[in-house]
Amino acid sequence: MSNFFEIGLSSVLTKAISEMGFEETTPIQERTIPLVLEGKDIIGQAQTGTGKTAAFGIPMIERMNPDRESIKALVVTPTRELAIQVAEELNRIGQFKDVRSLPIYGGQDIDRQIRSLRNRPQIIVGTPGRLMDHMRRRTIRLQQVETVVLDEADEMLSMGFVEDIENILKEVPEQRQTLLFSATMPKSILDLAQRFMQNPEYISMKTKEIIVPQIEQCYVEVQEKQKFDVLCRLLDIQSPDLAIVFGRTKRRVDELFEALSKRGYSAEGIHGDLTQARRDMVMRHFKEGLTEILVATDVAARGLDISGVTHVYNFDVPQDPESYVHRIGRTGRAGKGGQAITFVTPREIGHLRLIEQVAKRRITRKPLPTFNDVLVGQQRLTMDKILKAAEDEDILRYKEMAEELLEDNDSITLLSAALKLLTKEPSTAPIVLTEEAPLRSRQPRRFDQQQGFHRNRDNSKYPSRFPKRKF
Ligand SMILES: Nc1ncnc2c1ncn2[C@@H]1O[C@H](COP(=O)(O)OP(=O)(O)OP(=O)(O)O)[C@@H](O)[C@H]1O
Ligand SMILES: [Mg+2]
Repeated sequence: MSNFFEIGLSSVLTKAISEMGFEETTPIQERTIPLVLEGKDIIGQAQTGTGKTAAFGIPMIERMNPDRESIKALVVTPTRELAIQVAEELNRIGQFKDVRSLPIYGGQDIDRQIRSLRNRPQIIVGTPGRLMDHMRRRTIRLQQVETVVLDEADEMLSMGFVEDIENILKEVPEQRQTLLFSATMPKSILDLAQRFMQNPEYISMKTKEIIVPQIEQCYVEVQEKQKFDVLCRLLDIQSPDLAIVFGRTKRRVDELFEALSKRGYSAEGIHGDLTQARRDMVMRHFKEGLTEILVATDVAARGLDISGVTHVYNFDVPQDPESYVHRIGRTGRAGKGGQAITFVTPREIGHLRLIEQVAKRRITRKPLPTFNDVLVGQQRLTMDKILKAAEDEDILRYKEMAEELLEDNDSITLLSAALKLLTKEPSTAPIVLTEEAPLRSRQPRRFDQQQGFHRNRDNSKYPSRFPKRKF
């Protein structure tokens, strides 16, 4: 690691970096910044939450001529929320150099975006669909772009997106710098990536584990029908600051956040079928801590950086090991700790083993919490609250009342009654969720080099059931 002030950046950049509170480079930043500054093509792989955005953002903006004559850089992300977040971070990095980034994504009024484009941002951060929309309308011109970044590159080059990316890259000069970043980089994607790059340098962190050690990982083996009660018990026992609960489908997310609300938890849901206004509101509430539990499909699995997320619950086993890595990476960011708990039905144990192989770590089994565990946990919380309140001078106002009560009752009975009233006993309000079928075991696949996607044994495209990723 080195100090940001010693790596020879211009003063406008060091000023911004110090205002952002960064002092030392993270390992991926240390390795990639000099290479990006030289103009090299890079494939950068490093664990979640280790600063990959700044790893490309800092050198890209350092190299950039800040004149406003054209769009100089294009960053492509798989989701709208990530486009917004990356544009914000790039705006912070570029603030004293007058380099501006604009997020361009679906669901937002296109005329408003066209007006914002007139302010001539040097960087566009966009999702593929909306970018192509603007290309067709000729409202963005990419002919002067010098750098293209695919954030979450393996996702962007996966079957659901690769054609869009190819179309976008056709508009960008061949003589450009191409940067690919992700926490996961399956070999097949790595091979495919070469097609879009010139002598890329592959920088991967040589750590054994692809998941940061600060994330504590465990699983519970649970029948589908028990999942919801187990989730509530875990939430009661672990009392997360902020938690993300991942569900497999949109319906699942809707049912789950409504059920949690019914039981008195502060929860909201996010998935791709909601209006953008609703998605924005849900994200804002969660970031501000107004909502404590975000229930989400994989739309929230990649890249999102929300401080205060202490727990991730995989209510449904993720579709593939990469998704596991990204989902649990929403906690344990920038050196902080976090916990990840995966719910596995007995028929899905095989999927867990596959995840362990990719994660190169055994995920420990946790016993199912019982109703009694929760009660004991809540009682302890009440005890702590009472002891804390006892230190507060304000309680003098209640002294006379206490003395009056004690004239006719014994202190143990009174205190027990007060404890019972203050303890939030676990709710047993009946909840029925629609059952999700367990994940089917995966067929062996092979990678079709020419076409750039996986094929099943029967030569059909993989996965035939999911032609496009839609979260
Ligand atoms: N050098 C640094 N010092 C301190 N904090 C940093 C540094 N670099 C980045 N950060 C902060 O660390 C957090 C995670 O960064 P970022 O979102 O770029 O991670 P990432 O590697 O892209 O993760 P993911 O794989 O999940 O997308 C952010 O809040 C960012 O501001
Ligand atoms: Mg990222």
